[in-house]
Amino acid sequence: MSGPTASDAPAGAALTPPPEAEEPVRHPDAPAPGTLLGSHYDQCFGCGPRHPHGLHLVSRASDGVAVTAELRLQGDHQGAPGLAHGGVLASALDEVLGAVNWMLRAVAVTRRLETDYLLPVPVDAVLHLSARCTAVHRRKIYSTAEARIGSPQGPLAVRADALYVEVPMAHFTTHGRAEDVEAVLRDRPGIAADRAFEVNP
Ligand SMILES: CCCCCCCCCCCCCC(=O)SCCNC(=O)CCNC(=O)[C@H](O)C(C)(C)COP(=O)(O)OP(=O)(O)OC[C@H]1O[C@@H](n2cnc3c(N)ncnc32)[C@H](O)[C@@H]1OP(=O)(O)O
Repeated sequence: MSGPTASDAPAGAALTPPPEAEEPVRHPDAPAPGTLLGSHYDQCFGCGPRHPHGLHLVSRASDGVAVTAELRLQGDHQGAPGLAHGGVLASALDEVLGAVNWMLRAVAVTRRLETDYLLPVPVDAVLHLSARCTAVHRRKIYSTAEARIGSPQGPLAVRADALYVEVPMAHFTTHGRAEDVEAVLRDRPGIAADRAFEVNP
């Protein structure tokens, strides 16, 4: 039996943008600072309003290529008694990092997500999440995020760096479970246009 080896890691897997990467440019049609960004899919674990156990995060456009959101942690989010589970925190950061791609009008998926857990996070805390894009290189979008306890200036509990890769809409229609893809295309036929993406599946 053979498992993954170091050679399976793609070249350039680092989260450091290459020297030829460019400064991110806020899309001219990006939502104005302060605008609440809708959910990209109502069953999304991170932002879907109809997900029964989801995080129900609502991201807000910031200046530049950046967003913020707040997450009120609850008992359902525990790992250790009374403390948030690290995977829940990573999910929340992945969600806001993904929402940053809206500011570029890019449809992209997470390729790499690296988290640093700096402080334990009690459940019942409100986590203030912020994420911003730092660089773009062809299809690659490099971003960074942080989660602070209690206020946007509160103690830094978790930080993350991530690489997203832009994909065509066919990524979802090809790989997604057929019944869910069919349902969303039936119920929201303009799902791509809803977010005003340029989509050429
Ligand atoms: C109906 C539909 C509705 C949908 C609406 C929802 C929209 C929003 C959804 C939001 C969801 C929320 C978020 C979620 O939850 S996303 C869910 C979690 N993520 C995934 O499922 C992604 C799984 N991975 C993949 O599908 C593929 O690996 C992807 C598509 C990412 C790349 O495979 P692909 O074969 O396409 O591309 P490529 O391998 O040629 O690479 C492309 C470029 O990237 C470079 N590269 C690759 N790896 C690395 C690395 N580690 N470090 C540095 N660079 C790396 C590579 O060199 C190349 O660069 P360049 O050489 O061109 O410069």
